Amino acid sequence: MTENLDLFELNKLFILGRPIVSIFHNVQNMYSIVRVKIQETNLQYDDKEIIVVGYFPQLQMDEQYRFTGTMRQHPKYGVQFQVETFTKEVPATEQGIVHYLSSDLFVGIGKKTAETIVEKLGPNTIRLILEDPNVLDDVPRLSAEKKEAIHRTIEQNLGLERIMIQLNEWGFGPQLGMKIYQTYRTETIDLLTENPYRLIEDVDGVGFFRADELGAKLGITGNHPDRIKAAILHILNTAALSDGHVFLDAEHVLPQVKDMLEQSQRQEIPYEAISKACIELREENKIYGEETRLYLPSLYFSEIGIASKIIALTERNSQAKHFSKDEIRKSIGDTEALLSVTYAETQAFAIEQALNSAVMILTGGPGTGKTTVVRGIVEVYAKLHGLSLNPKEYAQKEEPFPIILCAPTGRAAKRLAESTELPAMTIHRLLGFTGQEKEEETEREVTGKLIIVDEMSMVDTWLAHQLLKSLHEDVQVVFVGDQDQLPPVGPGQVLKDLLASQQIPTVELTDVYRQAEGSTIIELAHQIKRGTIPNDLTMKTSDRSFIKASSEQVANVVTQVVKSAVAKGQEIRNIQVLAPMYKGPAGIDNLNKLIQALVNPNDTGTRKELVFGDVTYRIKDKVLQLVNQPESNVFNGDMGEVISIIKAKETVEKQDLLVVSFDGIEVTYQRSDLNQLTLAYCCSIHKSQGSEFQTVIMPVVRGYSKMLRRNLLYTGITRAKNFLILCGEPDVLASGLQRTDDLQRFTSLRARLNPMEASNEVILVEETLTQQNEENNQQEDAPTVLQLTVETLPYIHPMIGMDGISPYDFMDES
Ligand SMILES: Nc1ncnc2c1ncn2[C@@H]1O[C@H](COP(=O)(O)OP(=O)(O)OP(=O)(O)O)[C@@H](O)[C@H]1O
Repeated sequence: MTENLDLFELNKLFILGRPIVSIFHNVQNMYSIVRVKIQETNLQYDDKEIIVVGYFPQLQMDEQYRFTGTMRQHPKYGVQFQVETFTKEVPATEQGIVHYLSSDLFVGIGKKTAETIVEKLGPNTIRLILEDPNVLDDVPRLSAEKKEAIHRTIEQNLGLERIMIQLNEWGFGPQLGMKIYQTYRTETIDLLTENPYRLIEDVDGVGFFRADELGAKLGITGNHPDRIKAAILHILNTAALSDGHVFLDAEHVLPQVKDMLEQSQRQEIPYEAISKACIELREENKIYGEETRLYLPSLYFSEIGIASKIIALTERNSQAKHFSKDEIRKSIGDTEALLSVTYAETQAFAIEQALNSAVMILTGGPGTGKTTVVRGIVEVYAKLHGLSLNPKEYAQKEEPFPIILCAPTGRAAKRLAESTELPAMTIHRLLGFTGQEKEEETEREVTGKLIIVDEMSMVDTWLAHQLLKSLHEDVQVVFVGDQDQLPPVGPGQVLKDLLASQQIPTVELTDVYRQAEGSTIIELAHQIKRGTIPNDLTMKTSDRSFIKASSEQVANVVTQVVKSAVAKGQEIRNIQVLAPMYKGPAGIDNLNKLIQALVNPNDTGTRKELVFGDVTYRIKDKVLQLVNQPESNVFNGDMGEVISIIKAKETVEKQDLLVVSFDGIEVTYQRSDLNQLTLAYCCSIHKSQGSEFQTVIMPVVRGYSKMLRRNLLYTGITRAKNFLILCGEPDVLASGLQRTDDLQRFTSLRARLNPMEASNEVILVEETLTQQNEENNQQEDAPTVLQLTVETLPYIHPMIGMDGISPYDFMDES
């Protein structure tokens, strides 16, 4: 059998054989298992057949293939041949080619035609046709359709293998190779030869260094403009996606680009070359420059789009005074009676402001009554405009509900709907996104008269732009949010910038009402927001406690707390463990495993399970959706429960299936969809934004230190409705609280909304640059970065006050 294999020989092992049974084939990632009849091999293997596994397309049974790879002993399935490369054997003799071309694969080609082709093109017929289909023009009496069909069939049969071999030579393994092939199909080689750096954007798992390695193989080295441009775009993309920056200053970009390029190919890159590439990218409209700031186009135009819409809305603010104070106050009185609440003066003022503004912001920490005010705004608005708030009436008339309540996540939208007893939806759904858009783009017009956007702190620059762009001319907009929470996952900090601009009427609620109901969680949250720690932090109160534990102990402590909460009758769906990072003993992944083993174990080993990667799912598991899936009405951050597992052998399609119920909405996942899901006993604080849980258990230990920030702790703590249990080290919490500004995001929305401030900024930037230029000039290898950024980068003035011009006019121009 496989004994005595020399490890160094393994890579050279091959099998020449014919597939006889396809045991498994995943159409998504091409993972395949086939039984192959061996014709020739250098394996020390005596059987006539072997199981071959790897990433390759559906093979044709009984055709001849050559596989190279390694032998392995699978613990369950025994000996397997793990494929690294595969090729379909091209018939080598003229007789073999005639046989191949006249086989069933080539519809309409008989033996005679096949012979004529081989007569003309000789023993290299197949290679010649693959390289240039026009060689078939020399073959007499062959119609254009037949020529096309022959080429297509050969390409389909042998082209993929050729591409895989080429990708393999370029250093991509079979799995990544297959992913690349699925992205570009038959154009793979052409497109990558033209620009290998497109892989960074198009294929997950390929970063700049990998693409640059390929670039080097294709002769794109040193100062090659394509290389430098790819690096610039990569730096800007990473800054946007990982750090939330809308722009980067050229003086930050250029040294980063230089470092990255020099690290990748160990060759010095002068600043001039990078500056030149910046200018070319600008001319190609792939980046935009403003002063010394460099933007990706989508972020540049989004920011300008947001600014121009907000400016247009604020300009309408003065004309939006429809109702007198008396009218509004009277209606507020009626609403108070209806809702059994007495609005505080600031709350009533917020309602008044919303009624009489085209745009306003309602802000405040947890429990200050934002939702109670939203309810008031809706009631008073409906009353004064003579509108019904009964959704059924609109449904009957097939008219849209005139007041739109929306939020960036499914859970936040659900919470909004529950607390206002009115229809609410995610912004994605409102805009009609299907979840399939590569760049979220919509042309939908939102027709509501009043739109209230909750959890605005979570809305990124792209989404804010799409939303604002879709709004009707005479709509009234109320943004609701708490700027002390985490910024959005995507780039920007729209709420923070809108508040800082001071251009939008804002009402800030500061009095805490939930505290009046005896909540010390809210009190703690407000102290944390101010960066102070209460003296009684580690004392047990009616609704919170702090259990001291070290990094090593905390996982155990957390699981014990969960266990005792469940033992006291709390449902696991209402208990949420929140942690800031995934890896490590106190990380989300490990905590999920430990809690699952405790609350939903498979002690007897007889329960049905579905294993995907590192995660084992069982019925009753609490799970988290990781991406938006609007067609099923399930969104990133939604939590559900596994209600059924169906194994492949039980289904007609021979596919494993997992069914999850999200509050009654049932979604079925095939194995290939399972990367959209994870266990949810513990989730990240980021993912918990916009949600509330009866009990929150939050470990805070030294192992998390580099992640802890004031806004993260604040967001986590404010997710707890009834009970908050902190576990860990009080001094770690204290030092996390002091970290507030090192995650600053570079955005220019505030400046766009404040023309005066913007011009001040220009002067400041120029002064700084002059100063730095002088300093640099004193050094020998002074970078010429700053000359480029100030003097030569094309300058586009912000569009402030440019009536009637939209950012799209710029785009069209280009
Ligand atoms: N004027 C008021 N008088 C009495 N109770 C109030 C008043 N305003 C709000 N409350 C109560 O305070 C609690 C918190 O209010 P609400 O949920 O509206 O705040 P919020 O700012 O939306 O909080 P969160 O952001 O945490 O959801 C609720 O129980 C609400 O009924």
